[in-house]
Amino acid sequence: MASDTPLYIGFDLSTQQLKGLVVNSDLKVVHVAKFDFDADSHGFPIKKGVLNNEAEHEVFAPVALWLQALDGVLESLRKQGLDFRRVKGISGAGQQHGSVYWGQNAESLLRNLDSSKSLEAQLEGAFSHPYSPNWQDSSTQKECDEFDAALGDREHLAQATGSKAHHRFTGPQILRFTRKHPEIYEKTSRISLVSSFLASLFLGHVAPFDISDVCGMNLWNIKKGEYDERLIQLCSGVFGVEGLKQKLGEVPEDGGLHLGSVHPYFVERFGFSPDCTVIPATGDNPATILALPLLPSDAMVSLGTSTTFLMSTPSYKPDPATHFFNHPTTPGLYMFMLCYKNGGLAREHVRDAINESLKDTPAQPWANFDKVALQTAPLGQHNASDPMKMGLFFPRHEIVPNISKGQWRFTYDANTGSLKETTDGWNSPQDEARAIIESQMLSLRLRSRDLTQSPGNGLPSQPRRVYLVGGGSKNKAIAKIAGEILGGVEGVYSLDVGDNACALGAAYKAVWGIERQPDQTFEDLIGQRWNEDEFIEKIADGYQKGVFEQYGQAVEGFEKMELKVLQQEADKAN
Ligand SMILES: Nc1ncnc2c1ncn2[C@@H]1O[C@H](COP(=O)(O)OP(=O)(O)O)[C@@H](O)[C@H]1O
Ligand SMILES: O=C(CO)[C@@H](O)[C@H](O)COP(=O)(O)O
Repeated sequence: MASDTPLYIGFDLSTQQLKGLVVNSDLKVVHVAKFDFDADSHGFPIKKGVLNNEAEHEVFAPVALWLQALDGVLESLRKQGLDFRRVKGISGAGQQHGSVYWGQNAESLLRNLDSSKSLEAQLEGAFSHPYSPNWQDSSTQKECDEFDAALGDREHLAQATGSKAHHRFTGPQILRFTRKHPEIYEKTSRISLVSSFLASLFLGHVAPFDISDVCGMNLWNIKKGEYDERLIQLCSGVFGVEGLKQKLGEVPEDGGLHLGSVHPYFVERFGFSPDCTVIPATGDNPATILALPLLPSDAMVSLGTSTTFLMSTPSYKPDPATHFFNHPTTPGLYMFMLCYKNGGLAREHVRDAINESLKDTPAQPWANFDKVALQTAPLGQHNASDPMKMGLFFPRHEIVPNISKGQWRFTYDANTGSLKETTDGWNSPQDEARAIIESQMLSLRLRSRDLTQSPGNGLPSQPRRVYLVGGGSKNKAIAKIAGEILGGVEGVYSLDVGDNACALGAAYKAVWGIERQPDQTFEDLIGQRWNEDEFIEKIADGYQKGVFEQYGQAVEGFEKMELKVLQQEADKAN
């Protein structure tokens, strides 16, 4: 390809790393750079990208860490030989719900960025608060109760904002912030989401929220297309409503909007073209559904730090157990999501316990986990009359369902419907490799079953395809078990970009934002340029008659098990 054709960068500012991925107009990846927060940063006592205050169930990340990471990723792209002059558009994806608190001098520091200094060196003082509450935080139960009550109950809040109140959602987090740090809140000039924070750095002024990511705040009324006044009133606490609205700012509807050109800092320091345009950055999950032309009958499972289940759908059917967001590019479509806190890190606990029990840490740390998971029979049943083994594995307070940390193991007899909490018959930790994957996938199947349809030929309701993305999508054992449980009449696929789907979706958003014809949808533009044979790979079978139905019975037991644990937890609390 000619050396002056356009390039686009998508950034992914996730929990454990920042990635920058460069594509050309044919959607092909030409560069990828990564800054791993734990491994590559210096000066921050973080673990897995975050800090914890256990006493208050707080989880948060230092904002300056992300500045250091952006400096690092841009340097690394330069070292790879990226010709920044060719970059026509930049977009991004941010871990959802996190908020950044800008100080009074933020706009002036952003406007006057000096290209002889790093971002970290000159923006450290731009924040009224040095930390961003992280999506793993669970310090806001009181505020969540107030949010649910503000519109009557959680059903009404879900109807209005797409979700019931959640600990991590930005509205409850801001309300808690007004109470814990009233003097800092007063001194805060603007509040960004992680996505709009990223866009702000490139623009050199505070960028507006993205139309999809704003739905992760419990403040945006999705059907009305505006902030919900009752929720803004609640969220502003003892401070004024107008003050909060000013801190939050406007929310443009167009996900492909040209926000402006990159700040001269990037032109002088890296050689960007002065007309390189910034397109709104969105949440990491909304960006993930942009990594391919996703059909409403398809499902994506993102196996990152969190596990998320994503679908693009024209129907808005909010429910307190799930999430709906505006689609990041296409008005009239929505993103359906389930989000689990105990995803990758919970699987790592089992992986480490297995390696420890075998006194073996292989070069590929997942090798023993995978082997054991594949050797174990579905649900630990050696024959059909054995009870099914199932469990819940939550090293952290879980979101779906809202249960504090702990581990529970059960057996379930599908013939009699009898469920017993017991470790009898369990060979731990070996049996837990398959059991934790099954537990996560059964929960997805349980909660997404109303959104799937029969693909015809008398087959049971299931997705057409299941796409796996995120760090865990490299794992073939997980892919095999995902196909057995979730089905997928055409199979289980992974993207050629491996665990970079989210950054890829952000880069495609930039391509669409810059190259679209008037009124051309994202699906149309990406669909036309998409090369299925090159971009995706079938990694496991989906629907398999017999085992899919066996797991159908297990879903019934799984639902009972969750209800039992929820009841036990409620009894303990009373
Ligand atoms: N081969 C593998 N098998 C299972 N999980 C993996 C494998 N490689 C990486 N992971 C998981 O991927 C997670 C990171 O996923 P990633 O999507 O890169 O993270 P983020 O949440 O920061 O977006 C890690 O927590 C790790 O457990
Ligand atoms: O809270 C959510 C979604 O509601 C998480 O999915 C975050 O968006 C972080 O994602 P990863 O770092 O795991 O990609």
